[in-house]
Amino acid sequence: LQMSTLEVTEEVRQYLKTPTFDNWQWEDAEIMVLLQLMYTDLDFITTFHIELEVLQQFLYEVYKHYNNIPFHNFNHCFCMYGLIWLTDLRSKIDEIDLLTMLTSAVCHDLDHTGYNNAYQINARTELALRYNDISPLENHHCAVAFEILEKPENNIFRNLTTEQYKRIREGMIKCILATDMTRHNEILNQFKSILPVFDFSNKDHKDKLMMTMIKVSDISNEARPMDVAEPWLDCLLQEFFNQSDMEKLEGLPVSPFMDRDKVTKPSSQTGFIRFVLFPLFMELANLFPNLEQHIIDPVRKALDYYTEMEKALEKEKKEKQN
Ligand SMILES: COc1ccc(NC(=O)[C@H](C)Nc2nc3c(cnn3-c3ccccc3C)c(=O)[nH]2)cc1
Ligand SMILES: [Zn+2]
Repeated sequence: LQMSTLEVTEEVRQYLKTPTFDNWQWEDAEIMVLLQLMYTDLDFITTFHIELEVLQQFLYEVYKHYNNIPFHNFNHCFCMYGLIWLTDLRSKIDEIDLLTMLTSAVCHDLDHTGYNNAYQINARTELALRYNDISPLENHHCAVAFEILEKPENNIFRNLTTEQYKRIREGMIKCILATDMTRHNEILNQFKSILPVFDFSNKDHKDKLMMTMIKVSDISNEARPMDVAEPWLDCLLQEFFNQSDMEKLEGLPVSPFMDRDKVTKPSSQTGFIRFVLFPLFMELANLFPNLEQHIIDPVRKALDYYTEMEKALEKEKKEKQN
């Protein structure tokens, strides 16, 4: 079903800018058109002289380089766009940094195989060897993005100056590498430390903000309405269980939060929401107050939902024992 940008109604264009956007309603070809719309509606086509057929070719190559796995597929992390509009970032940072953030988000999990860094390192995969155990996945995602951009027919940055290209490349490397969750505390603490004196014209501050925002968009599925968020969690656990099954088969260490014999949906989520999502989202909300209502409130509802589910499971287990 080919849908050209023209056929996308004004209502869908507005809906796409909100954190409630439901990606499950759209086929991949339509998602491709919606991604194209993001570059158009943020004025990147005019500002950076991006030819439409190059953008389409770039997005098609990105689409082809994502794998058909339950969670880290082409649809994942669609909400950087919603975050850009929600925080009114266009009035605070340069267009070139917005272009960096959106392109980083679109590319940040390219060619993910469904096995995380711990697996890559423990199984001594080709990626772990190539990147010396240093964020092997994120280094690979970023390298694939620039291999795609190396081809002129895909290079959406080809009409930029060398200086602009250098700046985008540096920014995309920082942002994509920042999505390695083992660096979560490092990045959050750095952002926390500059917050009291935050200055949007300070490059170092802006880098830390961009890294924090791609992290927020990367793990924010629980900020979406429950009927959008819950299928994402089912997909994530499918991927995690597939990895831990493989680790058991190969006699490799199994991460506890991935073990199907230990993890339940509520138990994984209540901890994750309280100790990972809330601290990160609340920190960013210091800079953008309306995140409270549009991102943090939905996550509070998700926490209540999973806490109730946890209690029901506990009760059920007790009744079975008696
Ligand atoms: C600090 O490193 C961590 C911390 C937490 C987790 N994951 C969890 O605690 C559990 C399994 N839940 C979880 N993990 C999630 C979500 C969204 N992204 N995400 C995720 C996916 C892949 C890798 C890491 C994370 C956090 C989510 O909604 N829930 C995984 C890695
Ligand atoms: Zn991701």
